[in-house]
Amino acid sequence: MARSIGRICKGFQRLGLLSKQTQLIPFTRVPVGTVRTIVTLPSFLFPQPRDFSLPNPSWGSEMTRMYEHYESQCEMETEGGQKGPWRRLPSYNRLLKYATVFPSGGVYLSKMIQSKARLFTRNIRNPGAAFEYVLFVNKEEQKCVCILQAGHLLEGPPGHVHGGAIATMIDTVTGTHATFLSGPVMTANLNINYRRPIPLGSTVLLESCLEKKEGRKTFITCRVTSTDGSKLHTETSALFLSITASHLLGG
Ligand SMILES: CCCCCCCC(=O)SCCNC(=O)CCNC(=O)[C@H](O)C(C)(C)COP(=O)(O)OP(=O)(O)OC[C@H]1O[C@@H](n2cnc3c(N)ncnc32)[C@H](O)[C@@H]1OP(=O)(O)O
Repeated sequence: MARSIGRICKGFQRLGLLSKQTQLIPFTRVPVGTVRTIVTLPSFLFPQPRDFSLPNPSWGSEMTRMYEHYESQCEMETEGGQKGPWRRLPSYNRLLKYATVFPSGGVYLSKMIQSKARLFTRNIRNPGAAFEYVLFVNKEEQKCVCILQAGHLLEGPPGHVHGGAIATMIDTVTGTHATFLSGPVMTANLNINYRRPIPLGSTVLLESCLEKKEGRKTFITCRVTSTDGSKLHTETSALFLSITASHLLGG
C-alpha cells in the first residue's frame, strides 16, 4: 500500500507538479498515537524518462517561435538576480509506472494494461501527427500558458480540430495548472464554449488562469486564442477538486 501511494505521489513529482522536497505521507488510517510513515523513494529507482515538451523536427515556425519566446522568459532574472517567475513544465507519457492491484475492488489494472498505459495526449508516436504542446507556468501571476500545434490526426470538421481534442487539451492544461496550484486534483466540471474553429495544423495558445480557491475547490478559466491573441477560439471555466491518494485507490 505504502509503495503504491509512493508511486502515485512520485508520478506527480515526475510531472514537475509537486516539489521534490514534498514529503509524501500515505493517507491510510492509523491508530491514534502511532507515527505515520513518511515515504521517500530513492531517485535512482526512477530513471529520467523522455521529456515530450522539448522541440522536435515536426514543430512549425510559429510553434518554435512561441517556444523560444517563453523559454527566454524562463531564463530572465529579477533585478535582485533571482530566477524569474516563468518555468517550463516537463511532460512525460506516463504518470504512473504501475497502478495498485486490489482484486477485491478499487483500482484494478491487469499487468497487460499496466505495461501499456500511456498518457492520452502523448500516445501517438509519429511526431507532429496529433498533440504537440508545451506548458509554461508563471507562479507569480498564477497562470499557465500552453503552446499547441494541432496535427492532422485531430481532425473533426473538415480541415479543423475536433471539439473533443480541444476539450482534451483544455482538461490537460487546466488540470496540470490546478495540480501545480493545489496538488493532486480531479476534474469535476468543464464548461466549454466553442467560439471559432481551429484550423488543423495551426498553432494556438491556451491560457489558464486561477479564478479562486475555496477549500478543496480550485476554479480555473482558460482561453484558447491565436498566437497573436486576435482570434478567440474557445472559452472555458473549470472546477477541480483536491483528492487524496485513497480517492484514486477507491478508498
Ligand atoms: C498531466 C495530465 C493532467 C491531466 C489532467 C486531467 C484531469 C482529469 O481528466 S481527471 C478525469 C476526469 N474526472 C473524473 O473522472 C472525476 C470523477 N469524479 C470524481 O471522482 C468525484 O466526483 C470528484 C473527485 C470530482 C468529487 O467527488 P468528492 O471528492 O466526493 O466530492 P463531493 O463530496 O461530492 O463534493 C465536494 C464539493 O464539490 C462540489 N462538486 C462536486 N462535483 C461537482 C461538479 N461536477 N460541479 C460542481 N460542484 C461539484 C460539491 O457540490 C461539494 O460542494 P460543497 O462542499 O460546497 O457542498
